[in-house]
Amino acid sequence: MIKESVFKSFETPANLESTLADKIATQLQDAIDSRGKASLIVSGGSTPLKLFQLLSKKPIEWAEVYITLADERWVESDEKDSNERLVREHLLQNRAASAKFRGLKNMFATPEAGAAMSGESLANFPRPFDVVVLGMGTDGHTCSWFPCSSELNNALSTKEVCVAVNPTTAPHARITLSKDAILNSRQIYLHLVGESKLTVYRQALENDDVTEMPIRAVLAQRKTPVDVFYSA
Ligand SMILES: O=C1O[C@H](COP(=O)(O)O)[C@@H](O)[C@H](O)[C@H]1O
Repeated sequence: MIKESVFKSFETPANLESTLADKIATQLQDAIDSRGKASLIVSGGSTPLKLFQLLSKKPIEWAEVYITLADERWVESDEKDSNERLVREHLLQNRAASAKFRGLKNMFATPEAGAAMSGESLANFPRPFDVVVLGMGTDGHTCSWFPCSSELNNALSTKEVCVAVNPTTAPHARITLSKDAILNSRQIYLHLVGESKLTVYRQALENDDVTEMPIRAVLAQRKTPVDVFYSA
């Protein structure tokens, strides 16, 4: 049994998003006040859209905020499935338009060929990362750490920043930040919306087999604080 992280349940997704956007904005500005710049790692998928929109309007010094993705599909950045497109359209707007964004997809044909360059592109990001916002799939994946992929063990054990992944149960080759990179952060938020995600989260707490549910690599560790923000 994994010891439960801080778990916050909200009446509605809107309540969750409003509270989480406030917390992230405060933490980013505190980081800027203390260290001159801040880093924010966000996830793609469908869950964070409204959070991005709220965050983009927060009155903080966005020009000092370095933003990247926890994972990316190896598709062009204007394609429908691109996480970068999502961030550009929903987060890098309003006041947040001046943030320094680095996407993970580059000109290489495959994530295997491009992984080193993706990692190098994050070299000037403040570390530990100030805030990391993760999502979770109903198969227990987070980032692009898929239980089905032969690269999972590498993603969870390498000291490299970025790893190529070829999931068999989800579309597109991917690039993902490694566990080592993700856990080198001051605060992780796990953003869950919907009862099916709550069921998966409860299953994840049952044991620490990361090959079955890679989200456990985040939930079972005590190096980095993890707050779970949930709404049905
Ligand atoms: O493929 C992905 O899925 C997860 C979860 O996405 P959601 O649509 O269920 O919110 C996401 O966290 C990850 O960044 C994305 O690439």
